[in-house]
Amino acid sequence: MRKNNGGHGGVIINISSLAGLTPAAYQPVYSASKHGVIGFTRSIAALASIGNYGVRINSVCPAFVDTPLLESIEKEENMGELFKYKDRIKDMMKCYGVLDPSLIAKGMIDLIEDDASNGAVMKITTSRGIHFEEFGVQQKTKI
Ligand SMILES: NC(=O)C1=CN([C@@H]2O[C@H](COP(=O)(O)OP(=O)(O)OC[C@H]3O[C@@H](n4cnc5c(N)ncnc54)[C@H](O)[C@@H]3O)[C@@H](O)[C@H]2O)C=CC1
Ligand SMILES: CC/C=C\C[C@H](O)[C@H](O)/C=C/C=C/C=C\C=C\C(=O)C/C=C\CCC(=O)O
Repeated sequence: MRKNNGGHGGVIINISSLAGLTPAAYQPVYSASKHGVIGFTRSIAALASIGNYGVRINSVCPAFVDTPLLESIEKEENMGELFKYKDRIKDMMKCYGVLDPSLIAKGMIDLIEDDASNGAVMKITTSRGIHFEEFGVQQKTKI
């Protein structure tokens, strides 16, 4: 895919979660993995820029989305010892709302079409729609 490796360039979108930016008390391992997705995305995006890969790498962090994944909280074999907190997760869904998957698709198309986006961390919530996490200035510079 890399232009400097015989490829044609392109765009990669890694799927993180809002749980990759905030603590998620009832999903600690999931949250850790999603924090990792963001760190990896931003790091490889910086490398792609420095190395002139012609590839842009961005990430998307939705809040709760209406997909079969949300049904996993109803199964004790998925939740393990955190199963006892399932009603608290459901309360969070009621509080924050559940997004339609079409809004995630729109956010991803925006990232594909925006030639300037690289290392972006897009957040999607019912309250604010599509918006971006802002990081410190020093983290945006090429070092
Ligand atoms: N649904 C939600 O509330 C949110 C989901 N996400 C993330 O969005 C992504 C997609 O999740 P959903 O569509 O909600 O889940 P989903 O459970 O509805 O769909 C996941 C899909 O991945 C496939 N899959 C699972 N393991 C695989 C493997 N090893 N190789 C290939 N395919 C595999 C499954 O067959 C399924 O089609 C996930 O990374 C999830 O963490 C992020 C934020 C919110
Ligand atoms: C076991 C639960 C199953 C799946 C969870 C989902 O996969 C998903 O990844 C988890 C989402 C967690 C979301 C947590 C908080 C959501 C908060 C809001 O929607 C809004 C709050 C603040 C917005 C602030 C901002 O936009 O910066």
